Amino acid sequence: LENQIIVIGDSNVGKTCLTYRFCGGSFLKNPEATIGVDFRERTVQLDGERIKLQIWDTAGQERFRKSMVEHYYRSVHAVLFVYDMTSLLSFESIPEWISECSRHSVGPLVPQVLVGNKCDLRESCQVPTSAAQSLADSHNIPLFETSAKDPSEKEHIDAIFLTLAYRLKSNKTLRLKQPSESSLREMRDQQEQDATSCRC
Ligand SMILES: Nc1nc2c(ncn2[C@@H]2O[C@H](COP(=O)(O)OP(=O)(O)OP(=O)(O)O)[C@@H](O)[C@H]2O)c(=O)[nH]1
Ligand SMILES: [Mg+2]
Repeated sequence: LENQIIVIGDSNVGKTCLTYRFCGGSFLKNPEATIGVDFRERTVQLDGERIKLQIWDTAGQERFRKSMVEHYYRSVHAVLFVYDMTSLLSFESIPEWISECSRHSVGPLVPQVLVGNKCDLRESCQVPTSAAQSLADSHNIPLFETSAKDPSEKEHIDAIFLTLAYRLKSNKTLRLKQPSESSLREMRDQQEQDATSCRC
């Protein structure tokens, strides 16, 4: 488990649909709001090497994520920021998501991409590409616009995750944070505790 990609952004931007598309192949029609984090996996081939990517699909809603935040960042290797192209608000939140990452010492060596989702809803688009591009440029993060819904965007979504995978691979020697089984286990325990009991 050396390739953990955390997917973050406001609720309803399509994080679950994007990760499901990448790991499962199809569009998830009626996703429920994510609680805590859902783990998905996909093994990809890079230069003949098999690399297992573990995708952390996190909750956008504050009440479903607050007890988990510290766990998210403990062993993250790459970050995918998502906004909804039809929601200016979700785009305006991106700088906050970026600073949350910085506060948790996700440094410039950690591969990051910015993704505008729902490009199939072109006529309701509220976020001009130029605005997104300048935000991305100011943080030195590549920008992608895509759709989890549009089947013709499937390869594009693969390419987005592969961009992160390539950078993870080439960063291996520079990596600052080490993954650990125990932090994962701790996180699952925490989730169970949150779901079942009061921790006084
Ligand atoms: N038109 C369109 N709708 C989408 C797309 N991706 C997701 N949706 C819809 O957007 C809604 C929210 O999708 P989710 O994937 O659950 O959003 P989320 O970011 O995981 O939300 P939280 O788990 O609450 O943080 C759902 O109704 C999806 O069907 C897309 O590319 N195009
Ligand atoms: Mg979700």
